[in-house]
Amino acid sequence: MQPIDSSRSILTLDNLSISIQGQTLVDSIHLSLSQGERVCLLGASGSGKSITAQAINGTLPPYCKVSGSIKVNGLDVAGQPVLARPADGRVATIFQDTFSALNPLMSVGKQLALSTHNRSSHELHDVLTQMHIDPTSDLLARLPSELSGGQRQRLCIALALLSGANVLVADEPTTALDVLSQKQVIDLLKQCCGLQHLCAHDEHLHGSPLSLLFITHDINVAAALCDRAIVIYQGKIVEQAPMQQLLKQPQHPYTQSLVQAVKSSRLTTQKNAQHTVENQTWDTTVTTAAMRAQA
Ligand SMILES: Nc1ncnc2c1ncn2[C@@H]1O[C@H](COP(=O)(O)OP(=O)(O)OP(=O)(O)O)[C@@H](O)[C@H]1O
Repeated sequence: MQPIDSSRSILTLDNLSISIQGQTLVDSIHLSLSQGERVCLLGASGSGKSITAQAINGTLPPYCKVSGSIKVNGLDVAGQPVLARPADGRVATIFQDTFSALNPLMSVGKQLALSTHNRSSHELHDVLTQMHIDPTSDLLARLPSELSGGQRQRLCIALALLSGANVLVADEPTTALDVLSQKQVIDLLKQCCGLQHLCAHDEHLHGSPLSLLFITHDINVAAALCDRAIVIYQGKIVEQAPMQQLLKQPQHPYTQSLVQAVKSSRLTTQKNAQHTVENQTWDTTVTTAAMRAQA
């Protein structure tokens, strides 16, 4: 594994290991994220993605043993719960399960107001509009359960942006969404990384561009969003490469099988499409013949 140049890195994991009751779940991983970068952590179910995300955002259960370092904006926060961290050592997180991030009994407008009390109404309006949420609509008066999955996820992204963190960890945020909502969330995340992040104690948009660590098992979604991929397999990082290179020349057998699976499913889709076209041609011929017979 290449040594990490942490000088330009906003988030750096160095030799990070996580274990529970003597069982190592994440093993000596190295990872870095630069300003404005969109990087995916790609891996199968149970490979250690979410537990790594929890270590980064400070929500690991207390019985987890952590060693190595996690630097956020240069501050080592490994093993520190989120509430014990200084503002610069915190990252924003969005999850697949949007309900876990929202109070089910409070209107989303009230939740926004409570968690963004240091923001001007102008900033709030701007961010909601960027997330395609009309701040004047009745939507803000509703409970989280009265929103669609896509609306809830866009609200969670707005909350993440308004938190002022310059790193966003997105743990499978599109998995529960339909294809169109998935695309909208991916486009919004792309857009967010082009933005300057909202500084925590300032009313104006400035600071460094937001960086994204996108956690997923879906190589298609990763390819649509990320510049670089880091592959985790059984708790170890086995491969890191620019996204296009990973798709063209996967090195590890797990990545090779993922890429191959995507290629095969595309081939099947193409074959099915061809089959449909052939059937349509046949149908047209039959219809035309029937029309001629009737005439
Ligand atoms: N709180 C916990 N206590 C004990 N084991 C845990 C705990 N959290 C996770 N694990 C174990 O750690 C391993 C990695 O889990 P993790 O949730 O990080 O996987 P993942 O890659 O995110 O999978 P998925 O894509 O299915 O969410 C799994 O074997 C899991 O059973």
